Amino acid sequence: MSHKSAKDFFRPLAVGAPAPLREIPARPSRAIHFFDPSNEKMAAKIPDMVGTVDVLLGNLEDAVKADNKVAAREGLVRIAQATDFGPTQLWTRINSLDSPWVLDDLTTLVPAIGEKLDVIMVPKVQEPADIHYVDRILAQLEAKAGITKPILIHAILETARGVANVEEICGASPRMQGLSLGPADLAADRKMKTTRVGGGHPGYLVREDAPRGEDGLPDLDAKRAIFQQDLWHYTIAKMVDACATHGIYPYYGPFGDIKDTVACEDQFRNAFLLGCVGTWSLHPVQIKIANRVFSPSVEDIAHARRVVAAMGDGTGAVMIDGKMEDDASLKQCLVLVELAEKLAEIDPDLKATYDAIETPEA
Ligand SMILES: CCC(=O)SCCNC(=O)CCNC(=O)[C@H](O)C(C)(C)COP(=O)(O)OP(=O)(O)OC[C@H]1O[C@@H](n2cnc3c(N)ncnc32)[C@H](O)[C@@H]1OP(=O)(O)O
Ligand SMILES: O=CC(=O)O
Ligand SMILES: [Mg+2]
Repeated sequence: MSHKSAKDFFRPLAVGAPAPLREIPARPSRAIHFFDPSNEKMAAKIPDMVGTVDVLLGNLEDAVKADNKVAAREGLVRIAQATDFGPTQLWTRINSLDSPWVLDDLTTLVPAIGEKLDVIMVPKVQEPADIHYVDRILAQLEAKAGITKPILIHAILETARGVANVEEICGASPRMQGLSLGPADLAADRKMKTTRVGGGHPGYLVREDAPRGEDGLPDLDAKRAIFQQDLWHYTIAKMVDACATHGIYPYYGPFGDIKDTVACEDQFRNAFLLGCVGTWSLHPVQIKIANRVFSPSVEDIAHARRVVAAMGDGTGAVMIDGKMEDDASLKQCLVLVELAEKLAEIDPDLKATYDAIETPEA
């Protein structure tokens, strides 16, 4: 198998295409808000959502009816051309690479709105070759249209083969911005016996041990606590490691039980704690949840700043509130402090909240 040399990796794949980025910018993307550009009611709301959400994503794939694929593509072009997105990123999710629509998605969107599109989300990515295909065609289209900044690629991890190849997918192109978990398609592809869009399942549980009777046998009538488990723990952890290895960003995906805002928040928080930087929002109600969960809490920032102040040059060990802190816990605190600083740059309410936290002298 032949490999590109390291220096070729950062050369454009078409003459005249913009030079690939060497670092993927850490732009806030707590919520990637999905809308169907062929749905007039939804589309009408998009201009007013600018500035209230980190990413607006015009979805062309699943959830858009086959008869509306062209209307969705054209609707996205119209919205993008008419809207000033300010600090909000514009992404799209194109149709899958084996669909009859994807080629027209790419050849329409890049010339028409390529300068405004930050990221293209590619569904059902199976292997690095899928990324290579999109990488090359984007370079050709960017060169032809005179696009000045490279459009980035985000892959959805939603097939068993994609999960098996996740590290190679992350490293397949300097355009790779990140990965999202696609729990609905992944469950189907793996033949999991669920019927949901993300979240847990009451049947996937651990049960407390049964008390034993004098005969030493388990008392099957005793009331025992059960703990529902996270179906997605393994895949999210694997995705986070692959993304961190390649300097790109991991995201949770869809949570379909729109009305269960509590369980949605739990699922998002699990992903945040494991290392994800954001999630999808399918309905306006999920934007607030995502913004809250994927922004470090006041308590975390207050604690993190105390550790930073107490650790001086960053080496050695100190005690704070009965706990040992050292170089490694300082690094964790810095992850939170740096994230808070990035978010404060684009979110004035959050900036005011973080500014109000009493910070000890360093
Ligand atoms: C499963 C794997 C995947 O691929 S997930 C990603 C693909 N799915 C999607 O993108 C779904 C996007 N969301 C939706 O289609 C809708 O939110 C669904 C879930 C169908 C609910 O819609 P609906 O029953 O109209 O909700 P609602 O009555 O509470 O809506 C209130 C008003 O808000 C609007 N709204 C709804 N969703 C969005 C949205 N995503 N972006 C912008 N606006 C949205 C509705 O149109 C409705 O507007 P109005 O008050 O009637 O003017
Ligand atoms: O596209 C997302 C999924 O869960 O499938
Ligand atoms: Mg899917």
